[in-house]
Amino acid sequence: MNSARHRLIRGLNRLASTSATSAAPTAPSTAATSTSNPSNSTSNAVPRSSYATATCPHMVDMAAAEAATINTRLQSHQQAPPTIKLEQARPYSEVPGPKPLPILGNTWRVFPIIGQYKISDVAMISFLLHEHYGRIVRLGGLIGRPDLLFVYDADEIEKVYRHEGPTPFRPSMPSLVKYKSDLRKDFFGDLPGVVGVHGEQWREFRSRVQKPVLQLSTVRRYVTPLEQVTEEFIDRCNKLLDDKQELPADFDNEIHKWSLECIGLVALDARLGCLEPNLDPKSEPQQIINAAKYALRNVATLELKAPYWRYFPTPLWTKYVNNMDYFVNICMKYIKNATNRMKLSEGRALDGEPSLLERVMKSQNNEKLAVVMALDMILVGIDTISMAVCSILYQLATRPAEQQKVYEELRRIMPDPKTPLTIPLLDQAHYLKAFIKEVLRVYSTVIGNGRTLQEDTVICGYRIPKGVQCVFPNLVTGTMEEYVTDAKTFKPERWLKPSQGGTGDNLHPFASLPYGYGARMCLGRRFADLEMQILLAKLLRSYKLEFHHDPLKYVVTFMYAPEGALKFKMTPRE
Ligand code: HEM
Repeated sequence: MNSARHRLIRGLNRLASTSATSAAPTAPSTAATSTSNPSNSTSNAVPRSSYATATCPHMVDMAAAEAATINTRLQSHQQAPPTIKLEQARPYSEVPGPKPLPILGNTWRVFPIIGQYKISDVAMISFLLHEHYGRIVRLGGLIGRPDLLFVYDADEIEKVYRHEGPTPFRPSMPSLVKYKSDLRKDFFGDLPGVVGVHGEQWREFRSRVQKPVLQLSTVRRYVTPLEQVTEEFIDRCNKLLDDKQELPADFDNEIHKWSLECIGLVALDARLGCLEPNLDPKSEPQQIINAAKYALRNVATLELKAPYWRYFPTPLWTKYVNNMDYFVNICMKYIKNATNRMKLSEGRALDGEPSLLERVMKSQNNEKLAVVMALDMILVGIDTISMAVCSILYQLATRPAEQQKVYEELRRIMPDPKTPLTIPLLDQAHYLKAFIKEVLRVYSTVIGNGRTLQEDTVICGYRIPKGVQCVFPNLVTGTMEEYVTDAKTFKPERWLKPSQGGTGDNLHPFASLPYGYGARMCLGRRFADLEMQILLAKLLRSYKLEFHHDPLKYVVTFMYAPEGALKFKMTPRE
């Protein structure tokens, strides 16, 4: 155990003596008692058609996954939690958790010097809260925000997701909410997008863009353009190698540029030029790179620490607003260019199948909507994917046996490394996809998802009031033995079918949900999968990755990823 962990444990031990309630890992027992019918776990579920207002294509996956859970429960004789009525539930005040200090609440705990926790410790806090208090933990008394309720029970998480209603509320990014709904209300108006937007406005926007974004034919259209971007990226990597064949210490910045270039293609129908060598610091691509780097990372500081910006414009808040304004202007500029091109070509597709933007413009004929969609995709689609790629490459470089399996699979499906990629070809890369899923299970880039309860709800036997923010910590639940067989072992095979060499391990489908769930599930999931698969297929078919430095520690900046120099050694394969 390192000293940070000791420090946190000491902190939590101190908290234990002042806790509002005692640690109660198994309390209340009602939630874990048996029912005779394992399928009862879903008996309460609202029928899918009624809660997923905008149909979610991933529901198909979920149906299979659900069948798997039921199997799991049958096999392990685990029982689904019974539903207890609100009036029978234990009061919210009894939910275990660290006691807030008078006036300071619990916010002091994330103050850099006097608090025990730093933002980078968030992942560890999440583990420790579970270790110390059990499967439901209340973190109350936070200045300027509602209580956080950590739920570590996959059955209960399933229940909350399945009852989330037609307009699920994800308690994310209050700073963006303020920017969109208050500061720049005139611009965003009635169609403010999906990120940081809730209720009917969210539903209206999502239902207008969901179909074109998630349609397989849209995604398929990007295979070749994304492959080109990726080839340029790999060329650039080659040029960056030092005399030891190692990539530079700031290689994460290069991955960032690759993901920015990919998102520019998808959301703005444009090549931004971020992969150009020797960018002038004043050039537009460099400005975009700087702004993108800043956009999400500062949100963590703004939101996880005491949010004084809510009451007066702090310097960080002013910087955030300027950065957001810059992005809005960039999106407007590129969308205008794209719509002008479309007008010139009289609505005909410019390049074979219509692009995402062409589809959205054709069905909605609303330039502002396209700008806001692009802005949302850029805001959440850069850091997520680049941090996931950093993590996946690090895992591949430090797991030579698994990397070899990925390579052999790729060599089998692409005997000639120059074979152009297609969806049917990528579909055969089962082990590669399983490897990605396993990294996202064990090192979940987005450490947790969440929902604000829209009505009083019983969770783990407690009556949780409307308005409480539930946190579902993927990173913890994805590595809990009760939900995943041999959970601490990194084993991509667990995701494969038996016919593909799968281990048949149990996997609770709500334990590891890297893209969330339901009507609000990640809108860019298909693009994210495609971009990661293309990058890994191109890179690993032709190069071997190694890492010959001290192991890196995973920390949370905003995402969960290895911190430090990703100086991979990159050697060509014959
Ligand atoms: C590995 C990469 C990614 C991960 C792990 C990830 C994860 C997530 C998660 C957990 C959510 C919340 C879902 C929920 O509330 O149930 C989300 C939402 C979202 N994601 Fe992603 N994401 C990734 C990449 C992307 C990309 C590349 C894009 C854009 C092209 C994108 C666009 C979005 C949008 C727009 C939302 C908001 C959806 C809504 O609230 O309706 N994501 N993502």
